Amino acid sequence: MVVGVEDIQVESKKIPFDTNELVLDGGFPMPKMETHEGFEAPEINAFGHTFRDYDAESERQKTVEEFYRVNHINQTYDFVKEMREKYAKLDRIEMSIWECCELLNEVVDDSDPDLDEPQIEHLLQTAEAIRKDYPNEDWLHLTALIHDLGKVLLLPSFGELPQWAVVGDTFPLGCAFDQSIVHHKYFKDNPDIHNPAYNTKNGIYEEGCGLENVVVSWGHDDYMYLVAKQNGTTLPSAALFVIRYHSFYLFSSEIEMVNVLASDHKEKHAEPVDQRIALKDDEFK
Ligand SMILES: O[C@H]1[C@H](O)[C@@H](O)[C@H](O)[C@@H](O)[C@H]1O
Ligand SMILES: [Fe+2]
Repeated sequence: MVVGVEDIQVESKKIPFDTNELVLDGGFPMPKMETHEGFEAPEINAFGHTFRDYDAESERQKTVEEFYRVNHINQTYDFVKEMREKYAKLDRIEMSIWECCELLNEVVDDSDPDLDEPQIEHLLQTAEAIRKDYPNEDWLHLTALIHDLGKVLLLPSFGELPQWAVVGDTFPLGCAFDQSIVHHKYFKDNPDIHNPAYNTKNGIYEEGCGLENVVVSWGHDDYMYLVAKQNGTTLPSAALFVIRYHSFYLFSSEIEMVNVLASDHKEKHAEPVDQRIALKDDEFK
C-alpha cells in the first residue's frame, strides 16, 4: 500500500520560545541567541526562564529544591571517601561509549532547573554546540559528549544510586559550606557541620594544597573521571579536568575556597576554555 504524505503523522515537538531558525548539524533547533564574549548562547531555557535560576516559580523548581535538600543533608566527607574507594574498583560492567550514551535515554536529572529531557539529548546538544564554537578541537567535542556519562550510576547495573549521590553541583567537604552554594540553607542538617575540624574556611586543608587533594561531593563527574583515567584515556589532561570539575561551580566565583588551590594551578585552570586549550598538555598538570 502506498501511503500518501497526508497520512503520515508528524509528531510536533513543543518549543516554547522563539527560534531563529538556526538548526545545528545534530538537527536541534536553537532558541533566540545572544552574543557573549564572542560566543552565541541562548537567552532562556526551555521553560522560558534564564539559566540556572533556582528560585523561578515552576513545578520544576520544587523538584530541584527537594533534590538539593536531600543532597545537602547526605553528602558528607565519610560518604565521599567510601564511594571513591568503592567505585574506583571499576568492577561493574564493560561497554562502548555509544552503548553508554544510549543508557542515558532512560535518565532524567532532578537537579537541573533548565532541562527535564532524557540526558542523551543533553550529551548530543553539548557536543554539537561545542563543535560549532571550536570546530578544530576534536578532543573537546568528545569531552562534551562523554562529560555526563557518569550519570549511569543511577541505573541498576551501576548500583542504582539515588539522584542526590549522582547529579547536581558539587562542593568541597572537610571545610565550611560556602554561602554561594545553591540552596545553602539545607546544610544545617548535614552531620559534618557538627565536626569542628570541618567548620573553618580552609577546614582540614592547607592553603595551596591543590584542588585534586580536596574531597569534593560524590557524583557523576568524579566517577566518569575515574573511568576515563583508569581506562588509560588518550584525551588530554585538560579534558580530564573538565570532566572531573564541570559541576564545581564554586570554582568560577571569586570565593575564599579558591585559597586552597595551589597558585600555579589557580592561574592555569581558572582561565576560560579557549585560553586553556592553547596550553600544551604537559603544561596543564
Ligand atoms: O543540575 C546540573 C546537572 O546535574 C549537571 O550535570 C551538572 O554538571 C551541573 O552542575 C548541575 O547544575
Ligand atoms: Fe554534569
